[in-house]
Amino acid sequence: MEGVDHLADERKKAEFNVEAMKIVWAGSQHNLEVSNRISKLVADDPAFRKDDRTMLPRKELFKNTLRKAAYAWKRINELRLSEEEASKLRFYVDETAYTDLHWGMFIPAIKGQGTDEQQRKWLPLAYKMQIIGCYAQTELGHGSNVQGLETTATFDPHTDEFVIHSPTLTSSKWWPGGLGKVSTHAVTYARLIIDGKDHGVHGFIVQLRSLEDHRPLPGITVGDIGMKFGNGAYNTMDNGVLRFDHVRIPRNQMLMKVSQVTREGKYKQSDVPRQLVYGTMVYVRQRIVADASCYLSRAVCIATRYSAVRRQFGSQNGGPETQVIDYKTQQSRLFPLLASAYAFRFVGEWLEWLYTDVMQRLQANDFSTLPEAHACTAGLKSLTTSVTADGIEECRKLCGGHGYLCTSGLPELFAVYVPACTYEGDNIVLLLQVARFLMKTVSQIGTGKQPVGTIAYMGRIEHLMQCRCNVQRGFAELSADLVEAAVAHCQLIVVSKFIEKLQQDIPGEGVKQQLEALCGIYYLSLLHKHQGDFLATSYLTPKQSALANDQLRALYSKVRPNAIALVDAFNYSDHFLSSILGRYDGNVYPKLYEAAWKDPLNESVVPDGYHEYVRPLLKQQLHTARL
Ligand SMILES: CCCCCCCC/C=C\CCCCCCCCCCCCCC(=O)SCCNC(=O)CCNC(=O)[C@H](O)C(C)(C)COP(=O)(O)OP(=O)(O)OC[C@H]1O[C@@H](n2cnc3c(N)ncnc32)[C@H](O)[C@@H]1OP(=O)(O)O
Ligand SMILES: Cc1cc2nc3c(=O)[nH]c(=O)nc-3n(C[C@H](O)[C@H](O)[C@H](O)COP(=O)(O)OP(=O)(O)OC[C@H]3O[C@@H](n4cnc5c(N)ncnc54)[C@H](O)[C@@H]3O)c2cc1C
Repeated sequence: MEGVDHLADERKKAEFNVEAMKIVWAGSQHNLEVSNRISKLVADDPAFRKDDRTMLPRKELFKNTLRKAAYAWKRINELRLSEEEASKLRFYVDETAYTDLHWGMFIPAIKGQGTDEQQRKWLPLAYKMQIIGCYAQTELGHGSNVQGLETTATFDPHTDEFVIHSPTLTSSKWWPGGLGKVSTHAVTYARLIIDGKDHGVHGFIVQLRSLEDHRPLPGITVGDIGMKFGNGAYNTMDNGVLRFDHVRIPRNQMLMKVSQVTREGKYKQSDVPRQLVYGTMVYVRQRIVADASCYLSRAVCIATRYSAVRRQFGSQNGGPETQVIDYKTQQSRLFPLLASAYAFRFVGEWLEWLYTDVMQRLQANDFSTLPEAHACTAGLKSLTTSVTADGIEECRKLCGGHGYLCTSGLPELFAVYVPACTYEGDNIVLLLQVARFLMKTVSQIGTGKQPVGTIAYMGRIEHLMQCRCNVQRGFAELSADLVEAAVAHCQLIVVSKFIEKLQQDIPGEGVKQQLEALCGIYYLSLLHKHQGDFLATSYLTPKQSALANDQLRALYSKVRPNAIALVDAFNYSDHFLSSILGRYDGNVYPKLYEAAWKDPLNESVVPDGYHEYVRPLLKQQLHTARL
């Protein structure tokens, strides 16, 4: 019934202060206040309606996104929202759009790789959205292998220009978000060629479209690459294709913080690591880790609430059937994901600190923590996106048949999220970077260099110090195993950051106890999943492994009465969740039934096509009466 909280009894079971947990999840009282305010701003504004997305044809869907982005920008300026508030608005609007790449990559690339002069010229235009930019790095033939990119930027000393060119079909830029139909400019990555010498990949600002009539400029061929996975989802984004036919740009449009080209055509590499040209990707990878906890928590919130509403089997003497959340199998699938959502939240907070610290060190030309920052952002991006993508799918399955309905919110959530396992670095390629970092650490231990930071534990691997093995040999042969080691390394980071969080002062009755239980579920579920490795290496005895499994089940029982309150603490509105199964009031069945009749297919009792294609079948004279 309307107005009844079907989850009220569940909420009464909570053994902790939910309002205090909301502050823990938000990060601070201030963050919670901003979240509440912006979430309501979006939920109350019909312009941000999103429940129709999965039913709109692509052109209408895309135009609707352009409208929303323009309206959002208008509201940001009308309300004079801060960058923090605007970012929250983007989060609660919950729609991928070209603005993501403008604000999330184009501007950061100029800030990170542009000189002060270049920043003074381009950033004011970008901040006012008088130009709209994208990040054009990936090509049809290369994405993971950045050093394999084929687009060329050839310096012409006669005109003090670079000639940007797509020499092959595979050099076509392919995938950049916002490129297909909207961006006027791109930070384009191309091979710098001077006097026939290839200096590798560098970033260049290239205008793509006229600011007068939006038509592609001479030498530019640009368009959208076509429909992507799922209805709605990432089809609100114009991922594009772009070819250059000898397009000329001024020399001062090469991003020159990391390396420069003089008027005379002399190439100068600053005394900074060339990998700083990858800095924008590192920035986005750390954002993606924070985003993972948001996406996973959304799916877990839906699945947890529905698991408390859904009853199946177990009726005693005509009494109510059993809530599926009470089944140990349901708990063993759901609660590790709930624990992971909290774990990823905290590791995301730490990673943001690590990234900020590295950026401050770079200002002082201190590159000492750059390798660790690269390994952590790459590895944690890989781990958290893989677990989140798989977790959203598991949450769909935890909701049975109704999880497959678009009105559950889960199919679109999955479709819009899963590319995170690929973009900003294929997850395996990134884990190989972590493996390379771990192997380099091992080789340095042999020289007496003690590891610090997230690899300090490796200093205790005594036996490796004697092996004097040539870690370079067999990397490719052992890469699958090394990737597993990289995953374990990242999981250890997540566990250690969760434990560090618990060592902080955490106010609120019962809050710390719940987080301790979730932390236990996180690491014990990992231990259970990988117990073979622990047993094979004698790190655990069979008895210890059994005890750990017993403790894990005990923690499921401890979390069970608090499960609804723990997902309430995510503080997601029904508008944001956009899920009938995940409604705050648990009023699922009447709303599912109501929603079904709103489907366009039910606008007519007799479907279009009946008379042409069904009636003739039904009325056909059976010429083969013997059938
Ligand atoms: C409706 C809308 C409302 C509107 C609201 C308006 C307001 C909006 C407000 C805010 C909105 C903001 C929203 C922001 C959202 C952001 C969303 C982004 C979505 C993401 C889209 C996806 C974008 C992309 O995909 S971009 C392309 C990504 N591509 C990749 O990641 C490529 C991966 N490959 C690589 O990174 C490299 O090729 C490599 C690392 C795999 C290999 O590189 P290499 O060959 O050069 O190096 P080596 O392997 O040889 O290693 C040599 C050496 O270098 C070290 N190294 C490598 N990389 C790095 C690095 N990055 N940093 C530091 N060091 C590095 C490596 O470790 C080696 O070191 P050694 O010591 O071992 O030598
Ligand atoms: C939705 C979406 C949005 C995107 N937005 C942008 C954007 O805005 N700008 C941009 O520049 N790009 C963008 N991209 C492109 C994205 O960054 C690349 O697709 C990504 O980096 C993966 O590269 P790839 O496609 O070349 O994968 P590949 O590297 O071709 O991966 C194919 C397979 O090969 C494996 N593999 C590759 N190399 C190795 C190796 N050395 N060892 C072992 N296995 C290997 C991979 O693990 C994978 O299994 C986007 C992609 C998507 C899906």
